[in-house]
Amino acid sequence: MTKDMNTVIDPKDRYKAGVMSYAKMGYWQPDYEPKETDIIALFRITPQEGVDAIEAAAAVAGESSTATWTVVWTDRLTACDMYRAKAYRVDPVPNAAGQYFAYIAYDLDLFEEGSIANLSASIIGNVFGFKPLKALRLEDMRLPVAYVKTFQGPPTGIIVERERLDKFGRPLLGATVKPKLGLSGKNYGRVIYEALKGGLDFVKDDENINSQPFMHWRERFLFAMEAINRAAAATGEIKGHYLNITAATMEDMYERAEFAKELGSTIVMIDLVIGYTAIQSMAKWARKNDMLLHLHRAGHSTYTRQKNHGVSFRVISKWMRLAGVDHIHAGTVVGKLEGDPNTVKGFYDILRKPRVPVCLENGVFFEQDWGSLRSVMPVASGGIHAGQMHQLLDLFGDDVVLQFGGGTIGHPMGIQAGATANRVALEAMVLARNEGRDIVNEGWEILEQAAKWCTPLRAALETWKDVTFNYESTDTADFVPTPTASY
Ligand SMILES: O=C(COP(=O)(O)O)[C@H](O)[C@H](O)COP(=O)(O)O
Ligand SMILES: [Mg+2]
Repeated sequence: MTKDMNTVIDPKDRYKAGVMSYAKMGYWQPDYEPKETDIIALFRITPQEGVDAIEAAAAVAGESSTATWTVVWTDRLTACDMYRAKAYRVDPVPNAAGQYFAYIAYDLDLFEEGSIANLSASIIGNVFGFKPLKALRLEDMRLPVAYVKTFQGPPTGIIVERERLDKFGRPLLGATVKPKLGLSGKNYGRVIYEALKGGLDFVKDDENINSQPFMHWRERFLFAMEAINRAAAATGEIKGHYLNITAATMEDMYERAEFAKELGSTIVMIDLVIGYTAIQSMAKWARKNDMLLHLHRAGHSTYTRQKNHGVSFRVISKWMRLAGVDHIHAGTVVGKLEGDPNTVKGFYDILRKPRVPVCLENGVFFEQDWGSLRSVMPVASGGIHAGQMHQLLDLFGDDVVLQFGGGTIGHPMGIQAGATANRVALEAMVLARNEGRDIVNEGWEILEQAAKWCTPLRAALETWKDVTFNYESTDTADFVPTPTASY
C-alpha cells in the first residue's frame, strides 16, 4: 500500500509535487476581469525553488481570502466562486530574477466597511509566512470608491488646516524637540518657545516621548502650551506643538487628547505603533473635536524597507488616508533616512491628490480615486536643514511640513536663530520660485543672497554646507515596462 502523501511530503513541497494546487482550486483565473468594485492587490512574490509562479500567486490569493491548505466541504455552503480571491495576472519583474508581480482581485463583500484591521487581516494576515514563498511584498492596492466611501478619512485635511492656521502659499515649518529624551518640562517648553518665536509654525514631540520619569505628560503639555501662547502673542501668528498622546491604553490616549484640547492645542500626535484600530479611534475623536491629527510613522521601516519582503509605504499611505490622519511622515529624499526620490514622490501623490493617476516611474501601479476623501499633509522630516531648502521645495511643493529637528536646535547661534534661518531660507526660496527663477540650479546662490541680510542663515549655511546632490531614482527602475516585459 502507498503511504499517504500528506504525511511524507513537506508542506512547502506539496505545490511542487502537485498534491496541492490553489490554481486548480480556482484561485488562478487568467481570464478574470476585475470589477469596478473589486479591491486589487499587487504583490511581489518570490516563489521557493521549483514552485511555479502561477501556483504561488494562486496560493497567495487563496490564503488571503477563503482557502485553507486543503479543500473543505463547507466551501459548498458559501458563494465560493464569488468569495475566492482571483489571481489574474503574473508578470516577471524585469531585472529581478525569480520575482514576479502578481495581481489579485478581491470581491468587496470579503471586507467589513471602514475597518483597516479587517482589510489588513486578510491581505497581510497569514500569507507572509507561507512556505511556498521565499519572500512576499505588498507593493500597491487599488481601493474602489465604494470601499473608500466607507471610511471617514482625514479629520481636517490640508485645505481646512491652512484655513485654521491662516497660512497659505508656502510649506509649513516644524521641528522635533531634541534631545529625544531627558529634558524637564520647563526646559522642554523653552525649546518650543524659542523655535516658534524664531519663525517656525509647529514644533513636535518625538516618537518616543510619552510620560517618562524626567517629564510626565501633564508637565509636557502645560509647559508646551505656555510656550505656544507666548510665541503666538509675540509673533501674531497661530502656532502649534504636536502633543504626542501615544500611550499604553486607549483610555490613557483619550485622557491625554482631552487635556490637550482643554488647554487650547490645535493638534495632537500619535505613533503608527499604536495600531490601526487605535489610529481610527483617534481619527474619529479628532474629527469630533476639531483637532488636527499628526501621525509619526514610528516602526514602519521594519516592514517597508526591504524591496522583496514586507509592505510598501505606498500601501501604508493609502491605509492611513482611509483611517484618517491629517499629517503623516512620508520621507525627505535628501535627509538622513532612506527614500528613493521617485518612490517618495509617489507617496506624496497618494496622500495629496484627489485622484491619483498611474505612474509606474513613481511606483504607483493603479489609478486611485479618493472619492472626495480629504487629503493628508505629508511631513518631510529627518536630517534636513536650511541649506537644502531649494531641493525640498522642488521635490515637494507647498503642501508639506518641512521639519528640522537638529537643523533648528543644533544651530550654532541657538534655537531661535536656527528657526529664523529656516524661515528666511524658505521665504527667499518661495519668492524666487514665484518670480520664475530656476530654484534647482540657482538654489544655493539664492540662499547665499538671502544670507547676506540674515546672519542666522549665513551661520546655518556655513555649518551644514552645500550638500545639493543629483537625486536619482533606482528603486522603481524595475517597475517601468521594458521591451521584454510589458505590463
Ligand atoms: O526625529 C525625527 C527627525 O529629527 P531630525 O530633524 O533631527 O533628524 C523624526 O523622528 C524622523 O523624521 C522620523 O523619520 P520619518 O519622518 O522618515 O518617519
Ligand atoms: Mg524622531
